[in-house]
Amino acid sequence: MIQIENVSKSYAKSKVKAVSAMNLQVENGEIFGFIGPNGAGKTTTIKMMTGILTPDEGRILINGHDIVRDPISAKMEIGFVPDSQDVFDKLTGMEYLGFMADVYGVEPADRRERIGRYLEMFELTKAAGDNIKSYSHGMRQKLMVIGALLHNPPVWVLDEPMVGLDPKSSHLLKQEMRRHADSGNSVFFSTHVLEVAEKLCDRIGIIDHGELIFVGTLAELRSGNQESLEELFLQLTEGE
Ligand SMILES: Nc1ncnc2c1ncn2[C@@H]1O[C@H](COP(=O)(O)OP(=O)(O)OP(=O)(O)O)[C@@H](O)[C@H]1O
Repeated sequence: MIQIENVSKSYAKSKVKAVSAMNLQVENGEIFGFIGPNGAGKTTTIKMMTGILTPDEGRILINGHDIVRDPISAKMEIGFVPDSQDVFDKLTGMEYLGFMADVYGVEPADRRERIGRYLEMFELTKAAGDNIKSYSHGMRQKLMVIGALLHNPPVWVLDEPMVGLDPKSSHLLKQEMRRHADSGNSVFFSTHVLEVAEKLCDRIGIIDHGELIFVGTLAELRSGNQESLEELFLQLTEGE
């Protein structure tokens, strides 16, 4: 479960709040899609959830652990895939996964089983011995996903996870997200791709100019009219 309580954040030189008084709870068992235009505050929110940025106000709990006051316990609960791919270019894929398993203290038998299974699933087994610098964008993205899931974290936080993935890999990842949520865990991901949110999410949140302007199910978003999510999304975020 993710609890965001009255969280705000401004960047040093900006008077404008990148995230403003946000309250949001992502339950166990649900996939939550976080949607918003460029600069809306999605990445800032995710960076606060994962302990990269500290909120100016409010607090964030990950399965009950405060990400600021108890960061190691909170981070052990999280599998985080960032939107950038700043991985260690000089390592091989397998060395990177070994490093991630070390950081999170994954037992040898578990790491062998999970690394083997995920490499097969994402068709990276043959490339695992090659340097990451030789990987395509999609291969890097898949490697980051595997690295984030190795410690079997209950809470997944994925920033634009489908970007760069081919349809097959994207389908696999969505299947895994569903499976993970159906096992009683929380999956939070950001996207610009409305169709992805439409098919995958139990609930969505729409953020614009740092403010959550809608949280609920798609049925709730649509209630009262038959317009597509895209039209609704544009309606909700335009016109100032
Ligand atoms: N390091 C920074 N310094 C100053 N302002 C920043 C910084 N990072 C982000 N911002 C500003 O904070 C606001 C929210 O940005 P954020 O990156 O969280 O949005 P986003 O929804 O993730 O956008 P995108 O979809 O383009 O990645 C924007 O106005 C952005 O310009």
